[in-house]
Amino acid sequence: MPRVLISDKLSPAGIEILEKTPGIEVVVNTDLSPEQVREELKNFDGIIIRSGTKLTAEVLDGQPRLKAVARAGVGVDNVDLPTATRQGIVVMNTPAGNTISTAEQTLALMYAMSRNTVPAATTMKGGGWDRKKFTGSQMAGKTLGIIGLGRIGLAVAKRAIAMEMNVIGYDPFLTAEKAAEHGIEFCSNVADLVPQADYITVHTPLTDETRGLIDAEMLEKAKPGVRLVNCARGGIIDEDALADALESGKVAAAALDVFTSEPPPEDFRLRTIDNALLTPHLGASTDEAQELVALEAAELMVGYLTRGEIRQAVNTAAVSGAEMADTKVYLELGYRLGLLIAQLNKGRNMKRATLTYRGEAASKKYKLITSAFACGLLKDALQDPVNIVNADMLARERGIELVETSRKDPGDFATRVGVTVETDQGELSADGTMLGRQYLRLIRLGDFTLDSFLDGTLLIYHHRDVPGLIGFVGSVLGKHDVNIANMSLGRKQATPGGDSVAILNVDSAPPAEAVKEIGEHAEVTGVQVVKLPPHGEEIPGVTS
Ligand SMILES: NC(=O)c1ccc[n+]([C@@H]2O[C@H](COP(=O)([O-])OP(=O)(O)OC[C@H]3O[C@@H](n4cnc5c(N)ncnc54)[C@H](O)[C@@H]3O)[C@@H](O)[C@H]2O)c1
Ligand SMILES: O=C(O)CC[C@@H](O)C(=O)O
Repeated sequence: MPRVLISDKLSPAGIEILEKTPGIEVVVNTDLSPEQVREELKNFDGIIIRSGTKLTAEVLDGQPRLKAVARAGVGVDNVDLPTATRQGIVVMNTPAGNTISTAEQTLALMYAMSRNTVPAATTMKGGGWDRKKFTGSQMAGKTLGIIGLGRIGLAVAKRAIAMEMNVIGYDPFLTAEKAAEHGIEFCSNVADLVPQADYITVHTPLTDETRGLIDAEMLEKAKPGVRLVNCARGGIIDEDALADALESGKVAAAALDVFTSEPPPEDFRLRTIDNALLTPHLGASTDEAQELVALEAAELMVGYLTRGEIRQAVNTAAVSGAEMADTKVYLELGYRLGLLIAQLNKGRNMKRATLTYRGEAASKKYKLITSAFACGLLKDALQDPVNIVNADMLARERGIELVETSRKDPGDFATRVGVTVETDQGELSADGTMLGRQYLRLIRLGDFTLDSFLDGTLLIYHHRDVPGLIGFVGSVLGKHDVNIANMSLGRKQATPGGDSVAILNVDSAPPAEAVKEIGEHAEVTGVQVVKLPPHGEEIPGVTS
């Protein structure tokens, strides 16, 4: 029975969904050290986390049972994605559930900074009454600069516009036209935005590009008295540079909800600076947001473990349950073509695999079919388990480029998946199709068109197309008690005598002597046995 561990505080609504799903066992333990999480995970198929649990490379490495991580929230920077992907673990997140709460936290912090709410309230609690000291600044009419115009950035913009602020923004992945549709004046880069803004808020992920995006040099360019907010990820605003600028008075106030190290050390410099308003990563901490992300994370986990559905995945293509049912036969086709090519390749150095999707195949989620192909290609080559989640990455790491092309017009077959693998010693290629929704057929091998089953054991021999050879092969196999289930011949030319290939689907693997005897026939130029799984066998990483 699939087991799911919940290792961070999750709203009860999410836990209930898992508990009510028949066939899933759920364990809640929010008190585990990283070492304990690592140990525990050996006995779990899925884990649901928030930002507290750190699924580092050490924790995720060597977890043969773990199949899925669901992050109740947006950021997956607490999950080592390359390791999860290498291990074939699907990582899913729930990006939308906490957008509004985080936007509201951003605005709450902007208001609090502008009106000195926290020091004024603290003074009152201490018995004081100081109206002059806490004179604030009105936000209407001021310019807000938003860096990162994704879900939260745009939600902040919408609210700031309603508050009568002028909103300017920068995001390299948004056009000026789109920004204008949201009432945002687009800036062409951060350096262009910073000097114009009275308030600056960052809403990007933390990446190599965004780390230190607002640093000492950028703060130099800012208006004196600027106010800054970071409710995204610690480190996007350089903490030391910010502390200097707060102390010098260049920055009037700053509000941080997130920190480079969480929690920051006790002697963290910004803790001691009056006009730094710090909150302990509370952007998503509202009942509403927590319920939404918990429900969504639980549903993602149930969908994956019970229906093989992949939604909101950050390290593989997304597929709904219905799509998965519809695509599964294609995944099998891709997987089997991969297994076939891997066995035909015989150790040549592969450089690039080009997958061609034609007809109905072109309308499918073919990125996943490509992954299934890569899974078949590498499955027996690597020590580590290969599945459709990690296969692309493993192929790329080995220098095998995966290229996809698609053509909607069907050609001779209603649907067709073709592959050409370039190696250091020439090309290998094959095409497959299906009869009905389940019978997979090989319809091309190299230059030869034919029609062969794509399951079980295949005896493939290249030969000159002369009379008597089929009888010879049949008698050799008969002598060794090997039954022929199907036979297909392919030849390049219309007339006999030239290069041909024969594929025999046999009911048992021919012994080595039989293969040798066939290979030694004067008209046979090459013979090989290829083993494919029986019809309907599961593909690694695809839950039924
Ligand atoms: N404080 C919290 O509790 C809390 C809650 C939710 C999300 N977050 C964080 O907020 C951030 C934004 O979340 P979101 O849901 O809006 O994500 P999103 O993916 O919808 O938006 C991120 C935006 O940043 C843009 N971007 C990427 N690189 C950029 C760059 N170099 N310069 C400018 N823009 C860039 C992207 O194009 C995208 O539009 C994330 O870091 C997320 O982890 C924090
Ligand atoms: O789990 C949390 O409360 C933090 C969530 C937030 O940082 C996110 O990235 O979604």
